[in-house]
Amino acid sequence: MKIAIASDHGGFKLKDIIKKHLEARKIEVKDFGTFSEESCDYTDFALLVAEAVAKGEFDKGILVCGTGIGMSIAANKVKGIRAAHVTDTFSARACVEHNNANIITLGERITGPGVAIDIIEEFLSAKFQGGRHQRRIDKIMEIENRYMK
Ligand SMILES: O=C(CO)[C@H](O)[C@H](O)[C@H](O)COP(=O)(O)O
Repeated sequence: MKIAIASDHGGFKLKDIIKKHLEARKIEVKDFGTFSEESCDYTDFALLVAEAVAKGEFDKGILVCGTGIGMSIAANKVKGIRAAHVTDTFSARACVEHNNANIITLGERITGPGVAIDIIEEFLSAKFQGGRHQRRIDKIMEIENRYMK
């Protein structure tokens, strides 16, 4: 499994914790930045990861900012991205099983490192259930095709 990860300054420390956890689990991870706590714009890093995931270069993406909200709003502007802003393990599993989320977004100022790692584990191990959920994803794609290039 190949994972793309990024953060802004507000998610820098949590991104590093998640990245180290993935590396310890021998999961391939590419860090798209940011690489310091200097103030930057979450949009730039959401775009890098969202484009890479949308192109199929990575299986899933992880984005961290202060709240996780800006990252999810920005990533969801890229066609083919289903980014879920998650603060609990139930949602982390459901966003894949039901929504086939390909990016998860977390807030360093919201979610502590222990819960964040549990969320990541749920997100990576969950499998899309298809069936009635595929019908709904197809309808999301119809909306994309109507409003996105
Ligand atoms: O949460 C975020 C965006 O949704 C960002 O990471 C920042 O925390 C937020 O925008 C606040 O920005 P600041 O420049 O750190 O005050």
